[in-house]
Amino acid sequence: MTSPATATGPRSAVPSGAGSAPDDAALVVNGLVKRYQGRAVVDGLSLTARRGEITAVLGPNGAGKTTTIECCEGLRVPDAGTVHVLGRDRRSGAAALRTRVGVMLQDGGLPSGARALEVLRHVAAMYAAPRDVGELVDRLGLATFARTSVRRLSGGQRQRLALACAVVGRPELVFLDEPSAGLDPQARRAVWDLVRELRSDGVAVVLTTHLMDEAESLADVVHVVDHGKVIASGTVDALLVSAPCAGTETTVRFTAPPDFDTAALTAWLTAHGVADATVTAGRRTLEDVFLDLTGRQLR
Ligand SMILES: Nc1ncnc2c1ncn2[C@@H]1O[C@H](COP(=O)(O)OP(=O)(O)OP(=O)(O)O)[C@@H](O)[C@H]1O
Repeated sequence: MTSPATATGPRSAVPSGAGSAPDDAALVVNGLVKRYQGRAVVDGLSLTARRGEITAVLGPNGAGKTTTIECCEGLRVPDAGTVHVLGRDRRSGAAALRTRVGVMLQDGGLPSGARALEVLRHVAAMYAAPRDVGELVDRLGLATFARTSVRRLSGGQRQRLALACAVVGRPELVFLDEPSAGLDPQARRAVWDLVRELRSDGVAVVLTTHLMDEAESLADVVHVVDHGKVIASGTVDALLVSAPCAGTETTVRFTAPPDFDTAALTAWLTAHGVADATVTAGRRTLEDVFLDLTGRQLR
């Protein structure tokens, strides 16, 4: 088992146990256990998520991420351990937490017969001070399918609607289960912008993802889960430094001016003891090309 990564600084690795929960903790999970047919799929898992931070839960298929998140959302009853949400016990405080926590489920969880905009308006009406529905429609590109029934939405359209429903009530803590899975690059960027804005507004965002670039771009703190346990926690930087390293190759990307002298850089690297230095200029990512070709408009 890998030791949790440790680092210092405001967005450093956090202790995972409830006993050492920080004052601004929005979610504290301690010793969580969930069994199916006698098998512990969550096996003594502990983690913390703070207000004003994006916390990513990563792990291979079947690691226990969704089960953990569903216990935190109150959708599953743990067999052991504790879950505290916004300072309240998840189970006894469920009624008080209903309007303070936003949830985006992996399968959407939306009524299939209703039209997209009706669903969002209906959810917004459940809150005393919801976000502006029109603004959410614009920024998540929902207008083109506003009158389409949920059952006829594409996977990506349903994802965006589910995200809008999760945040329309101005939650203090929001759970996003694979928020950009299956989204095109334009929609993914819109989702990322919204998630970052939630963080700046002081919301605690807890997300699961299989997209490592998503975790690297968004997460302040990462918890890596395997076999129902957290096997490493920390900032992306702390994990990159502390995690076991299989190789020594390092890639550095930067935007250079048109007349940049790559030969001089190669010579400098060689002079500083870097063997086999390769400097490749002008390479863009496939995503850059895709966005240039297809535009940045949501559709
Ligand atoms: N209702 C259930 N009954 C029995 N087993 C279940 C049930 N729900 C989940 N499991 C099992 O629990 C384990 C963990 O599942 P979970 O969905 O939490 O994993 P995950 O980390 O979210 O995986 P993925 O990345 O594939 O979404 C899996 O082996 C799964 O088959």
